[in-house]
Parts: sequence; C-alpha cells; structure tokens
Amino acid sequence: MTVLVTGGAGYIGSHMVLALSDARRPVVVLDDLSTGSRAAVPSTVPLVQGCCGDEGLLDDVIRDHGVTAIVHFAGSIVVPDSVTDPLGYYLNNTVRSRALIAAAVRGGVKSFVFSSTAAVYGEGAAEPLRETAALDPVSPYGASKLMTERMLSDASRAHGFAYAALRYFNVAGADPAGRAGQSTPRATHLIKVAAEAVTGKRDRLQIFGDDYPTPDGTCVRDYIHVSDLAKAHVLALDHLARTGENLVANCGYGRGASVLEVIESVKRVSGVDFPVERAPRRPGDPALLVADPARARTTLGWRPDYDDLDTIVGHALAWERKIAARAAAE
Ligand SMILES: NC(=O)c1ccc[n+]([C@@H]2O[C@H](COP(=O)([O-])OP(=O)(O)OC[C@H]3O[C@@H](n4cnc5c(N)ncnc54)[C@H](O)[C@@H]3O)[C@@H](O)[C@H]2O)c1
Ligand SMILES: O=c1ccn([C@@H]2O[C@H](COP(=O)(O)OP(=O)(O)O[C@H]3O[C@H](CO)[C@H](O)[C@H](O)[C@H]3O)[C@@H](O)[C@H]2O)c(=O)[nH]1
Repeated sequence: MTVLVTGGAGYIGSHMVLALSDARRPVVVLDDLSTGSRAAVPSTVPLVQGCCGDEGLLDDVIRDHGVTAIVHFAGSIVVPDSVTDPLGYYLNNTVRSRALIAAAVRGGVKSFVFSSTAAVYGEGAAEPLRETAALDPVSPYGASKLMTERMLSDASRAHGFAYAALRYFNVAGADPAGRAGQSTPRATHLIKVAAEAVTGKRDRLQIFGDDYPTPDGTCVRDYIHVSDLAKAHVLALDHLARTGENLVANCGYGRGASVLEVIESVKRVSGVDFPVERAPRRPGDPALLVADPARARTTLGWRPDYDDLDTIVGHALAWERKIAARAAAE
C-alpha cells in the first residue's frame, strides 16, 4: 500500500510527503535532485535518487516497495524557461511522464495523481476558470502538462487504472509547523522572490508588466497554500481508491490577487519596505488566472485551512527567515 511520490524532494512534493507521513501512510520518494534536495525528505522516508523517465528503475521501485499509487510531481516548472527551451520541457514533463505511466501500467498500479496546472487553459476563457473551459495553453510548459493529461486519459481507458489531474493555480506558503517550505535555488515564483527581497537575499523585486488588462495593470493569480494543496492530494488518493473514477479538478481558492496586491501583502506582513521596479512583460504570462474550485469541493470534500493571502505570505516569510538564518550560521 505504498505511495510513490515523484519529485518528493521538491517544494510541493515535500509537503505531500509530510501529509502522507502524518497520516501514517507508507511512502517512497523518487527524485533526481535537479531542483529538490535530500534534506527536504524526512530521514524516515526512503529516497531513491533517479529519473522518473528511467523505466528499469521505475519497475524496480514499484516492485520492491509494493507501490499501489503514484503521485507525480517531478517536472520542470518555470513558464518563461519553457518558452526558450520547449524541447527540454517536452522531454522532462511529457516524455518522462509517458515512461512513468507505462511503468505504472506494467506494475499494476491502480491510482495515479498528476500535478497539472492552470497553464493548460487558454486566454480569454470566462473567469473564474471551470475545468470545462477551453484548453489552449499559452506556454510550452502548459502544453507539456496538457499532453500528459491526455496520455493519462487514454491510458486509463485502455489499461484500467484511475487518475486525478489536479490543476494547481499558484502555489505558495510553507508548512505551518515550519518543517518544510520552498528552498528552490534560483526561484522565480513571486511570493518566494518577494520573501527573498525581505531577507536581503535579493536587492529588489521586479514587476513583469504593468499594462495588462487587469484592474491595476499587473497580472492576477489565484494563490493557494501548499498545505491545502497537499490535503487535496490525499483526498484525491482516497477518491481514486474508493470510486475508481477519474477526476480533473482545479486547485485554487477562487479569488485573485494582482502582483501589486501581493507586494503590498509581503511588505505589510513582514514590516520591511524593499525596492520594487517596473520591468517589461515576461514571455508566456497570461493576464488573469483564477480558479473555480467547486469541483474539488464537491467531489473531494476539500475544505482549505489557509485561504488568506496574508497567512500564505506569513508562512512563506517564516520559512524564508528560517533558511536565511541557517545559511548565515553555516
Ligand atoms: N509551484 C507552482 O506554483 C505549481 C503550479 C502548478 C503546477 N505545479 C507542478 O507541481 C509540480 C511540483 O512543482 P514544485 O513547485 O514543487 O517544483 P520543484 O522544482 O520544487 O519540484 C520538482 C521536483 O522534481 C524533481 N525532478 C525534476 N525532474 C525530475 C525527473 N526527471 N526525475 C525525477 N525527479 C525530477 C526535482 O528535483 C524537484 O525535487 C511540478 O510538476 C509543477 O509543474 C507547480
Ligand atoms: O519576480 C517576479 C516574479 C513573478 N512576477 C509575476 O507574478 C505573477 C506570478 O508569477 P509566478 O512566477 O509566481 O507564477 P506563474 O503564474 O508564472 O506560474 C505558476 O503558476 C502557474 C499556474 O498559474 C504554473 O502552473 C507554474 O508552474 C507556476 O510556476 C506573474 O504575472 C509574473 O510575471 C513578477 O512580476 N515578478
């Protein structure tokens, strides 16, 4: 009854490993440590260092650990990088996911939860976005994820397993107990970058575009707390095991915050006034992404615990200060 968590040494994956461990569910992590770190995996949880596209290794892990479910976080995640390196993104996100799905089929794994993204939706769809909105990704990143959703749909029909594709909106924050957080080197995510500006790791924050068709001209996103997201994954695993029915569901709160509103929140919560400068638009950025989370609520019974921007920012800051203090002590 072991859950294989690919990418479990990364930001979101490490919170999922904590959620499963807290629920006393057996876990094994597979991670190539390209952006994740060994320290993010509790010492009680086995970590296999390797690639989620290595079919021989996957067969061994599934067999040796008695894997019955897979939660697949491993992948490349930076939207603008996918614009400059699309083939790298299709390799790591699509081709390697295909290898993992094939290994799951060979190994008789019955449940598969996949990290999808709001970036699968097209521009111009009615907001908040429902799962039925048009799928027309702006970036190669979104396309690489949408292809994996399609493979899961086709393979589940042909081979008799159930999958959940959870379309995350913007994930932020950290474990409220301070056990995990985002430690990604060269992070690009807004709240993480702003937290680094608070601790002095960065000397300023850039706003990428202030001429979008949004109320204040900056991009609007639906920020979701990473621990609420992990909770949705645990519920999705239970749903798949209980019903055997596939699920595609948004994970967001249904409320947007602009880049300027996020910056205000970070300054307010931290009490630190860091320099901010206007910069050109970043390639691949849609103006507005806000979830309609009704399906996750009704199908999974998902009820968020941290649906508040200042709370998310507060947890992100606590983690950032903790790792800054640790780095200073080294
Ligand atoms: N962070 C967000 O806001 C967000 C939003 C939507 C979707 N997602 C998706 O969630 C997942 C996790 O994202 P994250 O923010 O935790 O990123 P992350 O970079 O912290 O985690 C990814 C993990 O996967 C590992 N990895 C990458 N390629 C691998 C490979 N080929 N084989 C094995 N391990 C590999 C990395 O070392 C890392 O530990 C990704 O699939 C991402 O696309 C993230
Ligand atoms: O220093 C920064 C960083 C970001 N931004 C802006 O802040 C917004 C959010 O950017 P992030 O990089 O934090 O997140 P993205 O919306 O680009 O992407 C994230 O959320 C998406 C879904 O909404 C994807 O799934 C993706 O994996 C994940 O990285 C964007 O308008 C971006 O231009 C800035 O202005 N300055």
